[in-house]
Amino acid sequence: MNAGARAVVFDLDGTLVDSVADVAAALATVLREAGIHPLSEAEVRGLMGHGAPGLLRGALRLRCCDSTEAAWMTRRFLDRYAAAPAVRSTAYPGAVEAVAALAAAGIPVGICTNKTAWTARAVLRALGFAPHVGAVVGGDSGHGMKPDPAPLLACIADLGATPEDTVYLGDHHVDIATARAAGVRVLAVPFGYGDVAMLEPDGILADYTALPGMLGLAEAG
Ligand SMILES: O=C(O)COP(=O)(O)O
Ligand SMILES: [Mg+2]
Repeated sequence: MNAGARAVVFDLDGTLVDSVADVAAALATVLREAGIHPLSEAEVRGLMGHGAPGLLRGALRLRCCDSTEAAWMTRRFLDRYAAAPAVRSTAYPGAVEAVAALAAAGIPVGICTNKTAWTARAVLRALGFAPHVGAVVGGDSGHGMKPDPAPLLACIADLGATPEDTVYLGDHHVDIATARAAGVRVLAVPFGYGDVAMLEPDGILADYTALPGMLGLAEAG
């Protein structure tokens, strides 16, 4: 896909960062406090992508608990996760280098995530992305959550770009739906938490060394 992108927006969890270990740890604390058996990391992986409310609703459903407790447990999860957002989280191979190369080439880089913006920024700082990122829109930034296209469109606007000249990268069907609704070209990564075989992106990015070529930047030199 030779997109000739003028701006690139990334999803965070499952796309730039493997964060399931820290998410699962914060969730386990909250579930134990409520006397509920924690989830395995594999179970948590299946619940990633929908933000903290979706995570807690899914966890309670898996444990056959009613979701009336989900609201306070979600707030408790957000507090616990914000306290330790990047203990075992790691950047995917080549991700930091790819983001830094885009920024060095003058391509504005944004983050559009269903994580809260504060915690997303903490993860970006901890893993070395922050100096290269021009805009961060989280699920609590006032534009709603993906798959609503509004947070992605807001991130693109914050970068001074347009949907037509932007490429979005994600790992989940939520990301594909968001990009389609926003009229933005989308690449899927196969190493995150979604099932890429079920998605219909404009392209699949096997690893981050292929990103300049897929964005039509390699020729730019
Ligand atoms: O908060 C989540 O569930 C995952 O967030 P994401 O949008 O960065 O994948
Ligand atoms: Mg994701």
